[in-house]
Amino acid sequence: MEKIGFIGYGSMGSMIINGILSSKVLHPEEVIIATRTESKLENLKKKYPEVEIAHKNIDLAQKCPKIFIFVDTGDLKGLIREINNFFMKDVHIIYISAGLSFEDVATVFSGKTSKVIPTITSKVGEGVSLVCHSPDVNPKDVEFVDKIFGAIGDVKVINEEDLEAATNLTSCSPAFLALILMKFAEAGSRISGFSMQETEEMVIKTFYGTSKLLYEENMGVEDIISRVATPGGITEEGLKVLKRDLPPVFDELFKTTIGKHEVLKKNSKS
Ligand SMILES: NC(=O)C1=CN([C@@H]2O[C@H](COP(=O)(O)OP(=O)(O)OC[C@H]3O[C@@H](n4cnc5c(N)ncnc54)[C@H](OP(=O)(O)O)[C@@H]3O)[C@@H](O)[C@H]2O)C=CC1
Ligand SMILES: O=C(O)[C@@H]1CCC=N1
Repeated sequence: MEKIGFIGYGSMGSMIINGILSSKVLHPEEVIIATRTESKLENLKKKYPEVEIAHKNIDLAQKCPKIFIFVDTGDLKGLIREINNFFMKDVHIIYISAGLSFEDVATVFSGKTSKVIPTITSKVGEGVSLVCHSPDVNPKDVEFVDKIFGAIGDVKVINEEDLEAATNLTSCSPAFLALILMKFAEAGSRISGFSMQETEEMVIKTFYGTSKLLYEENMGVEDIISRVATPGGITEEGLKVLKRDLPPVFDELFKTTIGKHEVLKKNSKS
């Protein structure tokens, strides 16, 4: 029986696979998984006994017209080389390794390829998965990827040239935003009698409420700013500091992370 294959059950793989199964977009009996450390699959196997575990990547490759690969960037090309001779005809590979371009992957695999940049926020069914397709991917394949990642959040299909900037905005950003909240809380704690725990709680609850205003109340960013910043008041002064100091910080962040993509690309040429 043909199945949908998944290789790699680490941080991203486990989140995506559990999200897909709990959303019921795929039934457990349609799924086959292979990963290097099989003991990590114990809980999944208990919850979904119908999921098939492949003990070898090549066993999975032989059964699957569609294979999701969730291994780390440095392991992807080696893995494809290992299973290349066992793929089904017209197989469609979907990988998530940041920093690996289609051109790079084409050095080891010449078939249909899609690249997805997932986000940790899919753990709660929110956020945006970025998707690029190689030219030979057909509309049915596009629909399939859309259906799978649409089950755990939004999907945005983009051109590969924009992927690096977009990765910052959707996939790295949960880490960036969490750090911004922490630094904000730290500064509040430094100039007050509040502990770090107290200021973090204040900031996180406010961040959650702000997200709700944006999403549930449909308020725009400018709208929130104008409702909070009383003319001649305190917020206005704080906004001046942020408007002056933040743009160079974010310009530097984009420059540095895009530079890192180049390093990853160079390292994956082997
Ligand atoms: N973390 C994030 O927010 C995001 C990550 N990504 C990309 O996702 C990719 C994976 O990241 P992440 O999930 O954090 O990495 P992890 O190291 O947590 O997971 C990789 C998984 O692949 C398994 N694996 C490695 N090699 C093989 C192999 N040859 N055969 C079978 N299984 C194998 C590993 O096994 P073992 O358990 O034995 O180590 C592990 O389970 C990265 O390339 C990253 O760029 C993209 C967007 C967001
Ligand atoms: O930090 C990384 O390299 C991965 C890719 C995007 C988010 N996490």
